[in-house]
Amino acid sequence: MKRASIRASLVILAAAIVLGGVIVGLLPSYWVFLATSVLITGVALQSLGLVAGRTGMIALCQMSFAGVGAWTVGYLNLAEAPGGLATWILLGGFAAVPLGVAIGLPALRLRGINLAIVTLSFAAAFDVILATMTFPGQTAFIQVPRPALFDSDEGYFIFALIFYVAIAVVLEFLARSRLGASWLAVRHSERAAAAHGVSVAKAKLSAFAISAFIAGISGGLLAGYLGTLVAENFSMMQSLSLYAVAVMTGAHFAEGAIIGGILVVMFPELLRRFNLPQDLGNVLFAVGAVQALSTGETMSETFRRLFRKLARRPGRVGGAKGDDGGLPARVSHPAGAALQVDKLTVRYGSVVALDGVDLTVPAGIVAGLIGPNGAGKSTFIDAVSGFLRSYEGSVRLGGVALEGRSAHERARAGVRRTWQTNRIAPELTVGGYLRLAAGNLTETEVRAMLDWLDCPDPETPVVAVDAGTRRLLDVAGVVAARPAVILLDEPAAGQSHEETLRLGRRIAEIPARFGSSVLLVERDMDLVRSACSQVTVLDFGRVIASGPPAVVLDQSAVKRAYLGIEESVAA
Ligand SMILES: Nc1ncnc2c1ncn2[C@@H]1O[C@H](COP(=O)(O)OP(=O)(O)OP(=O)(O)O)[C@@H](O)[C@H]1O
Repeated sequence: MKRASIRASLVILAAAIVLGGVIVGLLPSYWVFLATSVLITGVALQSLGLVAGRTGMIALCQMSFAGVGAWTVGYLNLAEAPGGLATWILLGGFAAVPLGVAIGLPALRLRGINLAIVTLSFAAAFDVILATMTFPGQTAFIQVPRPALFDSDEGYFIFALIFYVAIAVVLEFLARSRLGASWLAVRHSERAAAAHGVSVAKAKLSAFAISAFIAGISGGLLAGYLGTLVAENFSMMQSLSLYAVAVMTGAHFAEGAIIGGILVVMFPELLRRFNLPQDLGNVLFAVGAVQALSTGETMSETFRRLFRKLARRPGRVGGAKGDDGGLPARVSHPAGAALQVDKLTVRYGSVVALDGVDLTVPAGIVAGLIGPNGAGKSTFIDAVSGFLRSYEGSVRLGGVALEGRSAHERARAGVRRTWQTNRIAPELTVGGYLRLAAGNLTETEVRAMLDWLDCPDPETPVVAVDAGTRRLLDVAGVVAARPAVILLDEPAAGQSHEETLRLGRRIAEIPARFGSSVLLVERDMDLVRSACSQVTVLDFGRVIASGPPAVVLDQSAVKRAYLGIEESVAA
């Protein structure tokens, strides 16, 4: 992953040197001046790309954060603070962070249009505040001085380019870190992210905080670019149009932010030259954003797809290698009951989904939980993993009660689960997902783990992986994390008979090889027979049988409840 980040950073750096050289060396001063504006807008778009593109939150007040950064730079200039513009710009970024966190707080509870309204209201309130006050130095025309080395238009272009490249490189590293993966995971499914031990609150607040910091920097850069500022530079309309451009171009990609910057700066320039109304630009941006939302593909993604198509190499897909060397080391968990559930009762209104269920998973085994449709199996997993608001009874992990702990706290304590539906963020790579799910794994461990479950190569984008294999990847993630207890929710769905048998063998190996105990919810009886040493049968939310599979599956009550159809067909 680090290697991929370094590679991407070198590409950004090389592109910046070549393009920067061409712009400064060949273009007239006026175009260099415009190119600087492209970079500063690009920085503002980088900030939006993080919060909206990566984390999927609608933030319509980005220029307000930029305004705070610019105001801080103006104030530090008037106060003749030490350090010069570069330091003031960074301080402007930091000044925007508390505001970013404050705006991020509603995002912990709100999503979609509701969050959009909150952030837009903030931008509107900021407009009112700016209307009643002036920027420091505005009335006295006190200019923000540029650093001596970067005083000319060409020099300031390089100054802005350094900031843009530095931010792009940091974002590349962040994107491939666990924090970056957690942003994507939260965007795709907050529940699945929490099941990996990701704190959704931390992921959202960190995205808002870092995004506000970057937006603050763009405001500071603008202060040095224009010298003096007016409120219109940071209006609500500016934030709205920036959001539309970010959605259209895919501002979470380094090139997307620059393409967006070019559109924002060059479009008004073109419209002016052709004597067309300036509002036309905003209309086109809005149309572009709607197009990107309806096709689900931003401009950057289109370019990347086409580029990948041109440069396609045959993808190496992992097969059963029969060589398990390099797998993550076994983790020892305490002996005794790994998971003990007593008198678990769950009600959905008048429906009693679970009714006083007792179930114990001893350490070091694979236990099965079966039952007909609607018996309460998924509800059981939801309750144990912390995804239900309330239940009666108790859930203990290694003797420690889990009541009062949230889903991500339970995941960190050692209960991990998979899902019946696909909840893996398609923007991740297979290896990136494994790292999100299992934390720090070496390159060898990632490859060995993927091979062990017949998953594709780590560099494969999740979006290119079929549904059945994504389930295996989901299993690989929780197994690689080696928690005390793994809850597998129908992992064989979508697998062929052969694949199911192979999966059964792998699941049976988990306790000895990785140290985790497993509770397997499954419909496929062959899989249950081959993998489980104990099985519990639920019917209408109650335990009707429990014991070794050979004994339990032979009981007439179980056949009636669970295999009734097969019995009648046989008759
Ligand atoms: N969110 C909900 N609101 C109301 N009732 C629910 C809800 N979720 C589940 N139920 C009901 O609770 C009972 C148990 O459902 P659950 O999904 O846990 O069963 P299951 O054994 O996992 O079924 P399946 O094998 O079909 O997934 C069913 O009667 C179901 O209709």
